[in-house]
Amino acid sequence: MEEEIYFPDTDLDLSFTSTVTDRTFASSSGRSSLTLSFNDRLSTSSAVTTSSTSSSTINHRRQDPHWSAIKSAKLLSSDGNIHLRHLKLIRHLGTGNLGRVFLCNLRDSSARFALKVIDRNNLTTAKKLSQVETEAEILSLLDHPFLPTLHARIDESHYTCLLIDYAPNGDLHSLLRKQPGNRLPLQPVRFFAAEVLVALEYLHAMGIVYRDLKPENVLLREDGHVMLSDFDLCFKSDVVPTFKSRRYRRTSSSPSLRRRRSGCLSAPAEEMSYEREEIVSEFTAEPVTAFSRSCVGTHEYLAPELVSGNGHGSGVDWWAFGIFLYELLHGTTPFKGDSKEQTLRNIVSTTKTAKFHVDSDLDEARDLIEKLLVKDPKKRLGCARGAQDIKRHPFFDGIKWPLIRHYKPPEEVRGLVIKKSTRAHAGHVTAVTPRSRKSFLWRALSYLLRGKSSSGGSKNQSNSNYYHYVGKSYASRKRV
Ligand SMILES: Nc1ncnc2c1ncn2[C@@H]1O[C@H](COP(=O)(O)OP(=O)(O)OP(=O)(O)O)[C@@H](O)[C@H]1O
Repeated sequence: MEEEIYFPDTDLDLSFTSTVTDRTFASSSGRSSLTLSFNDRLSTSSAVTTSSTSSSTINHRRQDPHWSAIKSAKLLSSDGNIHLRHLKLIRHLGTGNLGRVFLCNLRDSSARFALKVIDRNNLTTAKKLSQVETEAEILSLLDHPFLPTLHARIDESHYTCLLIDYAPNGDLHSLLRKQPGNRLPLQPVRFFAAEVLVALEYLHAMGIVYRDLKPENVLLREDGHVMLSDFDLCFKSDVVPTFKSRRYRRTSSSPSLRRRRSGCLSAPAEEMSYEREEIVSEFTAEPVTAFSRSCVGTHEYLAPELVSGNGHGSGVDWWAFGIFLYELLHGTTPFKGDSKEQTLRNIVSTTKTAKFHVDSDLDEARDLIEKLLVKDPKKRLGCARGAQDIKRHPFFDGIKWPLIRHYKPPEEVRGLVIKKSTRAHAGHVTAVTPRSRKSFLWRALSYLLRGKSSSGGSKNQSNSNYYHYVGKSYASRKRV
C-alpha cells in the first residue's frame, strides 16, 4: 500500500520539498546537463498565483480522464483554479536540477499526474530562476501527443509547482539499461526515433530549440508512447514558415531485397534499386534564424558548434538526434571519452568520426546517423529544411507519419509494460475507430485507383497527409 501524503489545507510550509535542491539523479546514468551561460531572466512574483493553462481550452482532449478530472476540480474550486490543497501526493518520482517531482492525484479522482515542485528559496542563482520560467513558459505552449501538457501552474508561498502528465514507464535510458548489450533492436529504435523526431519537429515549428535530447529525457507514457521532458534548457526564436513545391528524387533499396541479395535468391544488382521521383509540397517551419551562444546540454550530446561556442541554432537538435539514434542502437554514444574534456575534444575533432557495428541491417541507420553527425551544421541533414528531410530518409521508409500516434508501441522490449486497457484513452492517444479506419481505407483505395489511371511516374503529393504514403508505396513498386 503506498503511503498517501496530503497537502496541508492552510499551512504553506511544504517542508517535504525544502531539503535538497542539489541534483540527486533519479535516472540511472548520472549524466548531467551542463549550463555554462543562459539569458538571465528574473521572476519577481512571490504572490499566490495559480494559472490554469491550456487544459481548459483543449477541447480535443475531452475524452481524456485527466482533462475531465482537472475540469471537475476547477468547477468545484471556489476561484476556478487548481491549488495545492486539491492534490494528494502519492510518492517521490525523482529530483532534478530545479526541484523534485512527485506522483500525485487530484483528491476524489483516480487520474494521476506528475507535480514538479520548485522551492524558489533554494534557487540560489538568477540563472536557475530563469530556467524555471523557461520551463513553465515552454510547457504552457505545448499541445502535442509526444509532449507533456501543463495542466496547472501553482505558485504558493515560495513554491512554484507544475502539474503535468505522468509517464509511468520511466525513461528510455533506464529501459536501454535493461536490454542485452544496453541496446534496442532496429524496430523499437525506429518507433521511438520516429516519435521523438515528430516531437522535435513540433517544437521547432513553435520556434523552440530543445537542446537537451538524450534517452533520460524521453519518458514513456502508460501506453508506451514517448513524452519528451525537461524544457529548462530550451530557447525560443521566431519562425518564418514557408510552403514550397520541390522535385524530389530518390534511389533506395528495400530491406527485403537487401536480404535477398545475401541469400541464394540473389537478384541482379540493377533490380535492387528503386528510383522514384515526386513533386512534394513542403511546409517548413524551422527556427533557421535561431542563434544562441550559450553552451548548454549534456556533454556526450553536445554539437560541435555548441562546444566551440561560436553560436548555434536548431541544428544542435539534429546532431543530438544522431547521437540519440546511435546510442539506442549501440548502447553507448559515439564520441564518449575517458573524461568529459576528452568527450568534448572528440566532438570537435575533425578527424574523429562515429564507429559502427558491422551489421547489414543497420546500413540505413548508419547512413542516417552519418548525415546527422556532420560536424559542419550547414551540411548537416535537417539544418536546411528541418524534420522533412530526416523523415524522408530510407531509415524511416514505410512510416505513415500522419498516423504515427496510432502505431502500436513495441511490445517485445524487455521491461516495457504497456497497459493495454488504457491505450485508447491515454492522453491524446486514441485508437483508430472502425469508422475512421473504414474511411481511410476507402480514401486510400480511391487514391490508388486514380494513381493507376494517371500516366507517368511523378506524383504531386503533399507530405502532410496520408495520400503521400499511399502514393509512395505505389511508386516504389516500379524498378528502373
Ligand atoms: N512527467 C513525469 N512523469 C514521470 N516521472 C517524471 C516526470 N517528470 C520527471 N520525472 C522523473 O523525475 C526526475 C526529475 O525530473 P526533472 O525534470 O526535475 O529533472 P531531470 O529530468 O533530472 O532534469 P533537469 O535536472 O535537467 O531538469 C526525472 O529523472 C524523472 O525520472
